[in-house]
Amino acid sequence: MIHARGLVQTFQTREGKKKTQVRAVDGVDLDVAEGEVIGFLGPNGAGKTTTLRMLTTLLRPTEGTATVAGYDVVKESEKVRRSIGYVSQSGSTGQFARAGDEVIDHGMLYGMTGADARRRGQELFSQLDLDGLWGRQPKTMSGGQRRRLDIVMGLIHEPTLVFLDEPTTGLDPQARANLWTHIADLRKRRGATVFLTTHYLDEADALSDRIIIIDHGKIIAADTSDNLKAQVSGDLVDLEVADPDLVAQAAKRLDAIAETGQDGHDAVEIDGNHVRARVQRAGKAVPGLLSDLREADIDLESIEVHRPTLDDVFLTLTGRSLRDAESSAPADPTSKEN
Ligand SMILES: Nc1ncnc2c1ncn2[C@@H]1O[C@H](COP(=O)(O)OP(=O)(O)OP(=O)(O)O)[C@@H](O)[C@H]1O
Repeated sequence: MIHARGLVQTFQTREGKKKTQVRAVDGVDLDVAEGEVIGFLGPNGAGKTTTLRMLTTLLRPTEGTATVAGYDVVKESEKVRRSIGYVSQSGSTGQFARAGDEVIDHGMLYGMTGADARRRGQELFSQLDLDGLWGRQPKTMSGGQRRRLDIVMGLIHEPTLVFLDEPTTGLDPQARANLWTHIADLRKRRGATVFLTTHYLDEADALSDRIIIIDHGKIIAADTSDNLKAQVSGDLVDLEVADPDLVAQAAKRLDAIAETGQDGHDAVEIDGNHVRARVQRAGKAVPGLLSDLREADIDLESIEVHRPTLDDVFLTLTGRSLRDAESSAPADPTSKEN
């Protein structure tokens, strides 16, 4: 459905009098199969929106090639546009017209008859829990309802491939969870291929068949969430030792099952009464550890086992936590323009 090779996008920017060049996307290769749901994950400013805008023909690549739904994004941009749905970060609904009229107009822009656009629009309203809102102005809708209306606009012409740019940014947790259900449904009910950008780790995890991580304009990983997690880190085992004098002994025993520390660092970290380490397949290794500790009369207050998260994946790949990468990203209002 999507094949990209060596996609590059550079922007000229100005800092005072000095002109600089930003390489927002820096040699991206992508392959997305029909029916896949892809989570395109990366910190602010990583190049997600810019990649999406090239794939949706809104921005001509500086270098590289891409085909989307079988058509070249530069030479056959019109055909690409007819085949895809695109829901941008800022949405595509006006504020004043009635929602249903906007939907019909949008469908007609794609060459549908008014009657077809109405029938299909009403069907989508019902699927996306917007019943009763056909005659409403979007400005009177909640954030979640407006986002779902954006999705109706993106789907009106029955595209088989849908691009969603940060679909849940700015929504409260309940509206986000609700939208997730609808996105998951897109594939289930319509067999649609979905390519969504997000910087929410849980969102990428919950929705995607495969996750593609971009950082500084380059793809740094592409695999299923489980494979990504399995490749890069074991489970985090955290022991809380009851007797402070026995912490060092507990650490020694945990060390016996821990992964080797990177760069010669100790694999086991001691923090007060807590002893932590990464352990491959903790579910298998921990029962042995517990009986070791019992034999040595080392009592525990608690034990916690954390499966690796996508943030651990990002940390292992880049040395930064995704959250730190977010907070250190340069703020640039132009990156939001769609
Ligand atoms: N029109 C533009 N002119 C100059 N620089 C730009 C422009 N658009 C994007 N950039 C820069 O390109 C880089 C990538 O931006 P992009 O919006 O693609 O990132 P993103 O991963 O989508 O971020 P976010 O999660 O904040 O939307 C950033 O450094 C951004 O400042």
